[in-house]
Amino acid sequence: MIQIENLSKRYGQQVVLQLEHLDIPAGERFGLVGNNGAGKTTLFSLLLDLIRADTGEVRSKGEAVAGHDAWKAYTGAFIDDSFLIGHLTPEEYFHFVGELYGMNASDVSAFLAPFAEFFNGEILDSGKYIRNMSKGNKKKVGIAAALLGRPEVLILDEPFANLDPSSQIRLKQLIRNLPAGLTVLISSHDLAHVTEVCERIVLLERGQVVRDIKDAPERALQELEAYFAQ
Ligand SMILES: Nc1ncnc2c1ncn2[C@@H]1O[C@H](COP(=O)(O)OP(=O)(O)OP(=O)(O)O)[C@@H](O)[C@H]1O
Repeated sequence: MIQIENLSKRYGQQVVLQLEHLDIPAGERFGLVGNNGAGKTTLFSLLLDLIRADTGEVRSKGEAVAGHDAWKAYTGAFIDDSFLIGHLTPEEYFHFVGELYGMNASDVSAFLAPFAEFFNGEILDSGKYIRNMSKGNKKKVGIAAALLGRPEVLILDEPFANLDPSSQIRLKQLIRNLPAGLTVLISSHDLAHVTEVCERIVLLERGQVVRDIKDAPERALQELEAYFAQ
């Protein structure tokens, strides 16, 4: 689904990302971990053509992401608050995004119904503008909106951060219940959560892949804890 070839990004003299080759097959649940500044958000920003690579490219369904639009129709993402529109209420925002995907008001309401528990009564009908919502509630709006177009690829940067424990648990359930064919890329500092919901974990250190652990969530957690305890 997604191929990365010879991808690098530099800021000044500092190379912050250098990936020779990474292949993310369709339907994979891909977790990305690494210490602060390891390059996780940089990688996701390159996957979404938000920044320019210095070398190499990201391809989605065989087509370069940079400079092309086809991937946008089937890729949902939430990286940070810049994806939101602060002067709208969550309902207005969901309807705005839904319209982009040809959904009418009742389609959007039906789509949001399974999010009721995750929203915990604080998102819909709150009468608040998104800009006035808490960090965790903004994140809930962004995650739900990323799924609105029923994407084939979902990219979430640190989705568990700022969520209360109940919401983290509900988000894990939500991710587990996503359609089987959906390719999901999640970055996280929460090793237990990310190994629970992802079958593959890539560990970045100073912009390079230092571990690529597949099909072994329990071993992944042990291996990652041992790595970060060093
Ligand atoms: N616009 C920028 N200008 C200069 N340096 C940048 C810029 N954006 C990112 N960097 C640097 O790139 C490196 C990787 O940052 P990135 O945000 O990708 O890390 P991260 O793994 O997401 O970190 P965190 O876990 O703290 O969110 C860091 O050293 C960061 O300071």
